[in-house]
Amino acid sequence: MNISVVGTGYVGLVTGVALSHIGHTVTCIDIDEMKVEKMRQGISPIFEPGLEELMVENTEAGRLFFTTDHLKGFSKAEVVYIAVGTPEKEDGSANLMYIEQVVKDIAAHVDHDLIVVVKSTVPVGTNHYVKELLDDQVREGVRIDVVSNPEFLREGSSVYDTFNGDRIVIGADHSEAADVIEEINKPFGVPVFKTDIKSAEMIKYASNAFLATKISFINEIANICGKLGADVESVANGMGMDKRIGSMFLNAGIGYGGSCFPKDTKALTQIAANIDHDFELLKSVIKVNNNQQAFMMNQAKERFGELAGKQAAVLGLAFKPNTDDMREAASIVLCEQLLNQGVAVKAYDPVAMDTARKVIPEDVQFVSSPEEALKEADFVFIVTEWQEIQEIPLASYIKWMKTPVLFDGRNCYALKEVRKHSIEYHSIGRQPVLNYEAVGNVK
Ligand SMILES: NC(=O)C1=CN([C@@H]2O[C@H](COP(=O)(O)OP(=O)(O)OC[C@H]3O[C@@H](n4cnc5c(N)ncnc54)[C@H](O)[C@@H]3O)[C@@H](O)[C@H]2O)C=CC1
Ligand SMILES: O=C(O)[C@H]1O[C@H](OP(=O)(O)OP(=O)(O)OC[C@H]2O[C@@H](n3ccc(=O)[nH]c3=O)[C@H](O)[C@@H]2O)[C@H](O)[C@@H](O)[C@@H]1O
Repeated sequence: MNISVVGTGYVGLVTGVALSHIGHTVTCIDIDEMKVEKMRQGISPIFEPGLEELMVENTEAGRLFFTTDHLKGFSKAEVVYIAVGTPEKEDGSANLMYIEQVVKDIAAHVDHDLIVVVKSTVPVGTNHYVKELLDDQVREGVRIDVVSNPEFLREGSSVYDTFNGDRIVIGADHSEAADVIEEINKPFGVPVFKTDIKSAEMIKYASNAFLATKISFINEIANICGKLGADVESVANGMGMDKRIGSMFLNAGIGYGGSCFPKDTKALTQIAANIDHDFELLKSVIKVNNNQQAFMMNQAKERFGELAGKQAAVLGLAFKPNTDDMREAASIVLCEQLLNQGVAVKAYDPVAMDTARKVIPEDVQFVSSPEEALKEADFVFIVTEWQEIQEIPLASYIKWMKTPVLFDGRNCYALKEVRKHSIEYHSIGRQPVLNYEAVGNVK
């Protein structure tokens, strides 16, 4: 089929590339000229494992095109996917201005019937609003169906997730339109769940909110474990063996970040508030997450008392491993807090340095290896569990740091291993390893 995808961010580009890979002819449209130019040159504008190779393969095969020209992009399209951002407004609700602009673009340039698929995460009712806007604005005689097809991929594994998803949700008012979208997706071999439009829209928010709830729940359990002498990893393993609970998303840490959980949980409380429903549970999930981001900072203050004049290393800046995305990354808040306390900060990330520079205060010194970050540091915050960071030998902290005091916000090291080393180690929901004497002997 001839498909256009509007917006080439994490969702749009991966969707466009994947749809071309299963045989469709896909034109990706973006207003960002630099992005489009890069993609034409075979360079992915985002870091996603496996994406660039697949993009190049399908461009060379003549199935994948990039343009900034909506008219050209829509000219042959039978289906148009909308994958532009829906960022949060100041009150937490979803900002639909990019969606509204795409609707205008479609109405202005399309002179044939088509199906519009909304992939962006949008509040319940938005697909019907999009349909109304289109019906008002399109040329006479043109029929446009709107289908909700929310996206569930994770950054860092988006290509894998697209080909190995748990389900494809299709929400439609007319079964014919739903059938077309099902047919398009058939080669993925992923189970399809068809429903009405509003339920499809809600499935997306409810899924993200539920996953965020799981994370805040285990973080609360972790904080209690830490005080009672229990070990949250054992607790999570024991809980996860119950199939009704499941073992995934029970990793305690310094909370969830990223472009979606923070914004979608706030948007859902706002969606509920609009119909006078106080979503107390979700509000608590958000509050717990905000508190959790400050966890390592509180640990450090408790440990050192005064932090002014100290030197800190921050390892990992992206909101999670395998991405260069810095949206709502815990590292931003942590670096600000450290600087405010008068701490000198050296930071390292294997991939996200360029994106980090745009959002992390400039007083932070960016360095090009873990060793440089750790050299002469009084303490380290481990913020993102990149493989490279997890593989730093514990002995290296002793070798490089002034005092090997570790605050591990992602529980990267097994306590059994840590205990073999002369370091001081604080993690989340597990007992600290306090080799004070040994620490005193270092250097
Ligand atoms: N990032 C993720 O992992 C996931 C995101 N989502 C949802 O998907 C949507 C998109 O998210 P991301 O891909 O992260 O966004 P993004 O911000 O990375 O990309 C959006 C792209 O749309 C382009 N754009 C904006 N207006 C345009 C227009 N009128 N015409 C053409 N292009 C236009 C922008 O230049 C940008 O490249 C959001 O609603 C998000 O909540 C859903 C699942 C996963
Ligand atoms: O709507 C979206 O944008 C996407 O949001 C999440 O995907 P993503 O944000 O890319 O990454 P996750 O792997 O879910 O991690 C989100 C945050 O939660 C944290 N997390 C995750 C899992 C866990 O057990 N503990 C934990 O603290 C991560 O460190 C990260 O900061 C969802 O997992 C996707 O299904 C969804 O499509």
